Amino acid sequence: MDMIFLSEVKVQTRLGVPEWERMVPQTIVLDLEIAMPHSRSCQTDEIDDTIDYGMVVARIRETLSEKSFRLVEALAEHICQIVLNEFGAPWVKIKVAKPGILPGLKALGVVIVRTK
Ligand SMILES: Nc1nc2c(c(=O)[nH]1)N=C([C@H](O)[C@@H](O)CO)CN2
Repeated sequence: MDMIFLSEVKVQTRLGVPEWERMVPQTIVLDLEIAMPHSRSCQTDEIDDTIDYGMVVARIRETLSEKSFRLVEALAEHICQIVLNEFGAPWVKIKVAKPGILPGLKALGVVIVRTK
């Protein structure tokens, strides 16, 4: 299966269990692997035959600028459902990392995988 990957996508969003944490946007870091429904674009060389990764990044930035989540799990699920339902991907894996939250750790977060 052919995949698009997006590596270390930095996004501003409001996220956190305590209410004070959700009052101000913070930077989170996303890694995605997105399976493509077919490999037609490899033959046709046409953007319309694939998932436009620029459009995916723009959509993620748009939704995360509008929404607020308590848990990284819920944020990860929201992005997965957009990729599956709006971009027609059959499979998606996302890692959501919150950097600098706990002392002694670079980042923490979740990895989830969803299929259509
Ligand atoms: N499994 C999770 N545990 C925790 C989360 C989370 O999103 N998923 N979030 C927090 C807090 O928001 C913390 O990151 C900062 O106060 C704690 N545990």
